Amino acid sequence: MAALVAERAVAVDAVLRACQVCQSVFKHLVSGETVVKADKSPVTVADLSAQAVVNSILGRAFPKDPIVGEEDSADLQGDQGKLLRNKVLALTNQVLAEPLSESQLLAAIDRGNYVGGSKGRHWTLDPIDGTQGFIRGDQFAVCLALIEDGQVVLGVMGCPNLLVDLEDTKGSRGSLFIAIKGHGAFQRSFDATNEQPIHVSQLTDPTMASFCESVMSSHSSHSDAERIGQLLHITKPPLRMDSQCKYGCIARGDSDIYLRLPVRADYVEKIWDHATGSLLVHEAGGQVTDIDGKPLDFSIGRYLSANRGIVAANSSIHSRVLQAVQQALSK
Ligand SMILES: Nc1ncnc2c1ncn2[C@@H]1O[C@H](COP(=O)(O)OS(=O)(=O)O)[C@@H](OP(=O)(O)O)[C@H]1O
Ligand SMILES: [Mg+2]
Ligand SMILES: [Mg+2]
Ligand SMILES: [Mg+2]
Repeated sequence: MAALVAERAVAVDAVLRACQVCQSVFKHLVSGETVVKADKSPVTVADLSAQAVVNSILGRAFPKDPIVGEEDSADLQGDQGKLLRNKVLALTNQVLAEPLSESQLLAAIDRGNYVGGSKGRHWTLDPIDGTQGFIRGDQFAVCLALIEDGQVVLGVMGCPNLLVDLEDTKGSRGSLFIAIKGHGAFQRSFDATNEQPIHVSQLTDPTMASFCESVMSSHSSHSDAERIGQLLHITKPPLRMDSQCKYGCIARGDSDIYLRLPVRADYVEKIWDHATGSLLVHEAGGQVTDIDGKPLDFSIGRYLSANRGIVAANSSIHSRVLQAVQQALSK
């Protein structure tokens, strides 16, 4: 019997419902609904509703499990937050079997305030990863992972705009990825229940590889990636997309290398930006480390404070890629 049966089913349900919220907001998105947070990243009613949906489903199924979520209810509080609060409440209740009251909504979002750490189990949620991609109508992902004693053991990722088969550009969009530690990685289409096992590319010659990289050069240096590409004699153009969909594309072999190359020395990656994606690549047969070759450490808290950047690739080429990364960045 596969592990974490109940957790897997609940996580899949929660992620698919959160994706429904995001798609519904996108259809009706008006710029007035975008709030600019102190860190300048746009956060929309969709981020907050998606977090409320996932957290309340998790809260009902696993009331003892804490959650490390990206968002909080600050923008929804008091008179100032009333308009946004009403919108988020209406949206959230559209997809939940049991509707929430206002106070339950705020409590559900703030269930995501857990500090994380190395003991016991907790979930981590990015209600919309790739917010910029979401706003543009490009790639974004709802990413949920379960962490036990500092190890990611379950990851579920919903990518509403991602083609199920990247080659079949007229085919259906909406890819759901599932990974369980020690049990492999799987993909299914949003509109079907049958899952297929997925594997990283079988490539052994790095010169034939392609990069899957961030759209925003402020999130990962494009110029450093270009230098690394030259060192590896890579000629294929990079596949650029927002969000952890990049990890999904590496996990199913669409592309071979995902690099996140620090642009600023002071930026520390957050656990919800990498927990689901890194387990997917690992379970699909790939390797994920930071740029120093260290495994990602999810046991410290909300941040990957022990790591710098990300290098994900299939296991045959990972060490060669890492070498090139280090050579390029030492200059
Ligand atoms: N300076 C900097 N460096 C590295 N990472 C950063 C930086 N600023 C933001 N972020 C985080 O990037 C998350 C989105 O990453 P992406 O890979 O999707 O970026 S991109 O859209 O492809 O460019 C994004 O996640 P979301 O906020 O969930 O969209 C941020 O957590
Ligand atoms: Mg954000
Ligand atoms: Mg994110
Ligand atoms: Mg986010």
